[in-house]
Formats: sequence, structure tokens, C-alpha cells
Amino acid sequence: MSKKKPLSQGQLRRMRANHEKRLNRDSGDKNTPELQDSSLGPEQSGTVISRFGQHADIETEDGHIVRCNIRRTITSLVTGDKVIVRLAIESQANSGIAGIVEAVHPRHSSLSRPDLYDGVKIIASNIDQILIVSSVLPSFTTQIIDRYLVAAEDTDIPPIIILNKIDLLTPEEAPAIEEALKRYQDIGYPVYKVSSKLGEGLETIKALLKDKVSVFAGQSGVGKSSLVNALLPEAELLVGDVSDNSGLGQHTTTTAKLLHLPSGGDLIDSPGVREFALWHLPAQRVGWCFIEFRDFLGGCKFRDCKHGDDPGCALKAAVDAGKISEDRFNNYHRIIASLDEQRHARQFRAQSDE
Ligand SMILES: Nc1nc2c(ncn2[C@@H]2O[C@H](COP(=O)(O)OP(=O)(O)OP(=O)(O)O)[C@@H](O)[C@H]2O)c(=O)[nH]1
Ligand SMILES: [Zn+2]
Repeated sequence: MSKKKPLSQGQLRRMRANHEKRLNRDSGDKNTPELQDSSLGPEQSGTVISRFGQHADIETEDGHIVRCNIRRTITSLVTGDKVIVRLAIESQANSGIAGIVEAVHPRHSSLSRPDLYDGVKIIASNIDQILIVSSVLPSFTTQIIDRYLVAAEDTDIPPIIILNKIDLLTPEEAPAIEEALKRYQDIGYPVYKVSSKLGEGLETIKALLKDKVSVFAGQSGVGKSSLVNALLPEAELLVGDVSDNSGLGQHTTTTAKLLHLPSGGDLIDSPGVREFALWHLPAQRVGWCFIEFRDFLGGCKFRDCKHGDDPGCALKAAVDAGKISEDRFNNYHRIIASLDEQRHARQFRAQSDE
């Protein structure tokens, strides 16, 4: 197996510069006609349905979706953003560009992921809830659910746990899964059981999504696509109906899209959003993101307690007293260990770069 040599800082800088150049070129800086301020109408509110390069599809107050340029002063614009737009007064029939995004309102929440160059990239915003999908097959595991819960708590977006594929649940597996799910309910997380295949529990999910902006997250194969399709069979149609005679290209499949559900509520979906996961956090923050630990954090004898075998550990005492589940406590340590490993790998790469 060939081992990849880590990239040097210089290589990374050059890659980034080329990447930005490409972005500007692809997004048609040269090809896109500039809209003159004098040909723009009054400011109005809009929502970003999807963003690609220097353009975004914006839903205006009257429900139309229009393709807009983005003012160069706007440094970050993602799906879900609430914006101020001005539409062109005169028809720019052949340009495909109907207006310009002038400003972005502050976000109440956002999802981010590491970008190519070790930075952080925001991928979607103004999300009200994260539906963490788990399933019977791939087998149910609290380790993965806890990683998603920590990531969700860190973003401050309320999570909801969904167990999909209950049609595959055998009497042998059921008790352990039920017990684990009850533990989540006991600490305050809503839990729902569905089968996207049989349509079971879908009405409850539809009710849950009403009047909210939601995302689905979860490991590969748990059935996120199946759930989205069950809720929104015409997903592609809804976002694909923006006329594209600009030659700027249609959305790529990786772009996050905001989709209106016929049963009410919005969904933001993309491969990137679905892969939203835990990738960095200081240990203290991880502890805080285990919500039932909060009552005990700060109660340890030593301020730098690692909550392992340290004497006078308040968390360990809470586990022994049955106030914190052992399973969650073990998953906490697993997460700390895996984040440590990732951090060491990053440090190693940075050192070998130098
Ligand atoms: N039995 C059963 N199978 C299901 C159910 N939901 C989804 N599946 C199947 O599970 C497999 C994976 O489903 P997907 O919807 O592609 O899963 P996903 O989470 O979107 O996976 P990625 O695209 O890899 O992230 C497919 O073969 C589905 O048909 C269900 O409720 N019951
Ligand atoms: Zn401790």
C-alpha cells in the first residue's frame, strides 16, 4: 500500500490559490453580465435555496426562485441564509441572472465541516433541528449516535433520534435497542421509530418537520435517502425548475439544497450535510455536549480531571450511583480518544510540513 506524503504549506497555499481562481472562473466572473445598480428594483427579503460559485438561487417573498449574483463584499453565503436581494427591473432574459444578493442576515445556527485546507467551511444555516438517523442494519450502535449527539449539541441545534428499518427488528435484538433508546429519552432526547420501506411512523416524522428547517444526518446506509424520498418524491423537480439559459451550469449534486416539504416544513439536504459529523472539539467541550454530564462537571476534585481513574471524579461517582449511564460514559471516553488521535495526526502532518 502506498503511503501518501503530506502536503507542504507551500503546496497547500498554491492549491488554495488555484482553487479560488478556478472558483472565480467557473462561476463566470468574466461571463456573467454585471447588473447596473440603476437597473435594480427595491430591496426585498429572500432565502438562499442553494449556492454555487458566485451565484445563488434565492426564493423571494412571493415564492419565486431566481438566480442571483452575489455582491463581492459578501464573504460567506450558504443554503438557508436569510438575505436582502434586489431584482433587475428590466428583463435580462438571456443572462439568466435576475438580481443580486446585497446582504446576509445573521444566522441563528449553522453546520460546518473541515475544508480542504484544515480550515472550517460553513455548509448550511438557520437549521432548527437535526434528525440523527440510526438503523437496525447497519447494526444499531450508541457509539455513532453519541458522536452525532455531541456534534449537534456543539452547534446548539436540537437533535432528534430516529431509528429506521424497524421492519428488520428481530425479537432477539429488540430489548437491547429499546433499552438504549429509553436511556436517550430519559436524558431528554426525542426518539422515533420508523420504517421508510413500509411507511411506518412517517406521519409522525412529517408532523415533526412542520414549520421547521431540518436536516438528516447519520452513517451511510441507515436510510437517509429513503426517508427524504418518502417525504419528498419530487425533490429533484423542486430545485431543478430554475430556468438555466445562462450557460452557467446547473447545480452540482454536492450543493446543499433547501427543499419545501409538501407536508410542511423545509429540509436542507446534500451529501455534505448528511455527512455532518464530529471532527474536532476540545475535551472539555465534549463533556459539556453530553448533556446529562453538565450537572457533575466542575464537581471533580482536580480541575484537570480526565474523568478516568482520577481520584474524586464526580462523573465517575455519578456513573457508580447510576445517575449517568455507563454506556454513555464509555462512549465519552471513546470520543475523547478518537479526537486525540485525529489531533495527533494533524500535529504530525504539520510538523513534517515544517
Ligand atoms: N428493510 C428496510 N430497508 C430500508 C429501509 N430504509 C432504507 N432501506 C434500505 O437501506 C439501504 C440504504 O438506504 P439509503 O436510503 O440509501 O441510505 P443512506 O443513509 O441514504 O445511505 P448513504 O447514501 O450511503 O448515506 C437501501 O437498500 C434501502 O432500500 C427500511 O425502512 N427498511
Ligand atoms: Zn472527573
